Amino acid sequence: MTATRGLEGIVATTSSISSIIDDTLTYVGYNIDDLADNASFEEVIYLLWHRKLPTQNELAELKQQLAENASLPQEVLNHFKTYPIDKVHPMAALRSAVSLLGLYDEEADNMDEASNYQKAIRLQAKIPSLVTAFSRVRKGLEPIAPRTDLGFAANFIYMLTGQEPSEIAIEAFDKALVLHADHELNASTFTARVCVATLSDVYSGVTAAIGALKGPLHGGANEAVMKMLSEIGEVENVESYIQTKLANKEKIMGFGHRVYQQGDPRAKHLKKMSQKLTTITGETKWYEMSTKIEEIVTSAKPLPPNVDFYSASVYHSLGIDHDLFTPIFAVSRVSGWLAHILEQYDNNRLIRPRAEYTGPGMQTYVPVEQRS
Ligand SMILES: CC(=O)SCCNC(=O)CCNC(=O)[C@H](O)C(C)(C)COP(=O)(O)OP(=O)(O)OC[C@H]1O[C@@H](n2cnc3c(N)ncnc32)[C@H](O)[C@@H]1OP(=O)(O)O
Ligand SMILES: O=C([O-])CC(=O)C(=O)O
Repeated sequence: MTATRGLEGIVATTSSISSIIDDTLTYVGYNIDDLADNASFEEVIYLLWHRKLPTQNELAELKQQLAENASLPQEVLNHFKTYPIDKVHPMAALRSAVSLLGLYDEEADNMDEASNYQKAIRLQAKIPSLVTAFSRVRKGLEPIAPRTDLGFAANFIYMLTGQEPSEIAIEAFDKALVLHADHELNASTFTARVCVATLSDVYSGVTAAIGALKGPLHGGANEAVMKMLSEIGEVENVESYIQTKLANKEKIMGFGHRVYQQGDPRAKHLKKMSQKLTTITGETKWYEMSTKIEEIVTSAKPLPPNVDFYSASVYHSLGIDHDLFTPIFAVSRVSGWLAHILEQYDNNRLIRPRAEYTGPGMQTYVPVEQRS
């Protein structure tokens, strides 16, 4: 038995949800460029869960179900107030809160298909409420209930800020949600599938996935990119900052990808949005620093920017706190996790690979009093 480091190149499951073939990403056969330019996030949720785009009635029904299920149990809101609020990262809060939500869902352990679909709707609806409520509670503000007349993207910003967002903010946020929704067998999705393949429940699968997304090699990279941009501060500091990192063989966050060879097709949409938003805010330096970093990194190494790179300046330009960037990734990616969890249940087999043992050979047990 020989291990493949990081399971690179290993095909671990079949799936009909999304594909990456020759650097082209599709959701159920629809090119991500087409979806980014034309589809709303709610349409994408439906597509991932049903493997078809919704009719007008199906879309309206899904929107209604999401709106009806967005409120949170009071116990979960109260729980936020017990957290050591100034020390808790919102991803840790979200991970704990999703697990807690499961305690208040009487159907949590009901494994029939219809019940699992209802839980998918509840989780998709409640995760934005959790992220925005936590953000407000830690600032000493009251959580804001979602409005039934706003779409998913608009509601998120409304629940976060209490203000009805501008058209351009809605467009940018909706596009970001579409672009982050699913990505074949990425680390957090694989985690969710491994978890539920034991026939554990949907809440356990999503909680585990949030834990995996949190790391800076995966979803946590978007916050790390913003930290880097903030440290650099001004365009004229980019060259020396990046060259020093490259010389020290440090990773530049937001660059590289396990699967894409030529580049992540999602990055260009976020790059365009970053340029548009920074022009509107007048803080073009975030876009200028980002393009300069891209120029230097890509001329030094074959490492194009990934989805996390330009999403940082997009979210910053929308006025979002930097430690909410990765929870926002989860707000979108939960749609993909749920599609994969439902697909796993549908054709389940325990996921249990092997390990290549590298420890000592056979040893004889020595009682503790005889050990030196
Ligand atoms: C949504 C997402 O999850 S997208 C990814 C988000 N993560 C990041 O942006 C973090 C930065 N990027 C990385 O750490 C990596 O490129 C990953 C984790 C995305 C992919 O990792 P892997 O496929 O395992 O590649 P690995 O980390 O082994 O790197 C291969 C080589 O490229 C280098 N490399 C990879 N990414 C980077 C980077 N961002 N900056 C500098 N060098 C890099 C490595 O140092 C390594 O070099 P070496 O062969 O000389 O030792
Ligand atoms: O697929 C991956 O390894 C990471 C990624 O880009 C994503 O999850 O969107």
